Amino acid sequence: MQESALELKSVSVAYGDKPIVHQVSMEFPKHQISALIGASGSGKSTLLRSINRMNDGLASVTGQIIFDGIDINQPEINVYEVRRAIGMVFQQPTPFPKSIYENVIYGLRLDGVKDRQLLDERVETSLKQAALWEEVKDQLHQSALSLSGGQQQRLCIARTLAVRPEIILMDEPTSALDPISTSQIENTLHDLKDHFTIIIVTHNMQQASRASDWTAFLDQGNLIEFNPTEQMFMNPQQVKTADYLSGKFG
Ligand SMILES: Nc1ncnc2c1ncn2[C@@H]1O[C@H](COP(=O)(O)OP(=O)(O)OP(=O)(O)O)[C@@H](O)[C@H]1O
Repeated sequence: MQESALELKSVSVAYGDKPIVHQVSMEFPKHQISALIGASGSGKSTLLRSINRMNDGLASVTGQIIFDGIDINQPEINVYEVRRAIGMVFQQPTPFPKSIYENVIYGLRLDGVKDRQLLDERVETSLKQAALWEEVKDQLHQSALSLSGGQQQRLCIARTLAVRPEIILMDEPTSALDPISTSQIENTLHDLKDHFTIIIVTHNMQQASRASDWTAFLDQGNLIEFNPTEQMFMNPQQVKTADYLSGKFG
């Protein structure tokens, strides 16, 4: 078994008295891309958002979320530090109404980093990693809002990368984008996994099969199967997975 970056132990999530995710246990392999798939409402986003404590105040999350040997689901854990180590990219691009440069270094500014050379270096590296550098290197001080949707999403990826997280959570990051922007982001993901562990929620089965190494199938909040993507798509181990992949439900 490969080294894992994050382990879920019996994680359950409920909104009020409505249970949504049921006792999910799994280990996300380090420096791999894991996709979460399942029908609409199966709890993919809910589970993803629980990983970096985005459900605090919204839902009750029980069970353990082990990262770096620590259960980060404990109330005394510093949530800011969790989100720094486990970053998130949302479905809709969410650039701030600031320059491209300031968007990328937003997290570093919050950390009080002032060293201009370090900031410049981080902007260039992060934009290169997000495959946006060539398109924006001559307009770093223009508003991020002047970029196209696909460019804005890559900027948001660069902003997440700039604080050097260990894990990146992505909640349907290409669902609002055209096919060209989608494939640019998928190519980016492939290069990023040398440095980061990626967990991506996607509705798009082609995307899961193209872009991920591992796939988890959730059905009504239950983890049905988590296996290498190729195996999952070629030879699913569970009837429910096979039915879902063949379009019998969902
Ligand atoms: N903030 C919330 N408060 C109450 N219920 C919620 C909240 N967010 C989600 N839910 C409910 O939790 C269930 C799972 O939603 P979730 O968004 O996690 O599913 P999903 O698998 O990501 O779906 P989709 O693919 O449509 O995004 C749904 O029934 C949804 O209505």
